[in-house]
Amino acid sequence: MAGAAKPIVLTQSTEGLDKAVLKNADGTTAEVYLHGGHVTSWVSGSKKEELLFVSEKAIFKPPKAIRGGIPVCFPQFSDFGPLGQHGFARNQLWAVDTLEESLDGATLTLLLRSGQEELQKWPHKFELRMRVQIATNGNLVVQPSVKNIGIEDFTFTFALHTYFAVSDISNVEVTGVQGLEYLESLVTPRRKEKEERSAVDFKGEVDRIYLNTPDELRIVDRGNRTITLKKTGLPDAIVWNPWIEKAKATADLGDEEYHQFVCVEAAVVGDPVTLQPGQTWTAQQVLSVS
Ligand SMILES: O=P(O)(O)OC[C@H]1O[C@@H](O)[C@H](O)[C@@H](O)[C@@H]1O
Repeated sequence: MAGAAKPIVLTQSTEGLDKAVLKNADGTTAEVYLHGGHVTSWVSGSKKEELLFVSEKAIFKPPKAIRGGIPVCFPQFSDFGPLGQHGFARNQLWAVDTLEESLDGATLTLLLRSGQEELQKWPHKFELRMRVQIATNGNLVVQPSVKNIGIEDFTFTFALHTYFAVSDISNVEVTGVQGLEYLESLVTPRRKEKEERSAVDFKGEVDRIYLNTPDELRIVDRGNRTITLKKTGLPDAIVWNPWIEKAKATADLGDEEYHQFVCVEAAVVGDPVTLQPGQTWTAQQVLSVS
């Protein structure tokens, strides 16, 4: 690999938690915490700016999930099941599975295996992996996989709850949604609607689960940059911004920070995944910036 710097460095953060820093020769970097398997930073060499949002009030202390980056929602998205909101994977301590340094870029795979604590919450034996790669073209490639290592089927929902950093939420639109069905999460029970517009914009709280979305969505930050999210195995997409009242009500989010991010969450929610013993589910999300 070009350059003298080590492409993957495991280190302790100022919070005392283990994290890995992935680097490429072009200056692209990513940071990944073992707590929650969270990717918390992605700086593309071409743009040299932070593309993921992390709250100034984020709590880096297990079992709280980190508010920002890419929290992993497993084995449950939101309240779609009996577990706590978004399942437990984002709160647990993961292990380093493998480190790879190849011509394609630096790659780290983290692993969460069903230990005693996890089995108490959810009685199914699994291995959840997050393969995180900083590609040599500056893209952030994330490949989650789930293996059933038990003796019975299990079913789960899943989301990569990505917080994208934006110049201001009023400049943002998310494209690729026209004609799609979505579940409106701002009403109880959720209501199915059809999206007539070509893009979602933000003039207040937005919380929607778009179903069977195209494999490519764009987060357009007008006058600043466009991030393209390409996905496979993750048919649905949640679009979320809490706006001011919910931001105020969220302890680990600053009152005004809702201006600085949008969540676009590649997910499998509408049609949950069932794995038989020995089966593995894999998905992929590739983020690129222009
Ligand atoms: O505060 P949490 O648990 O991280 O959830 C944040 C948001 O996550 C989104 O995925 C949900 O659609 C929202 O309803 C929820 O408010």
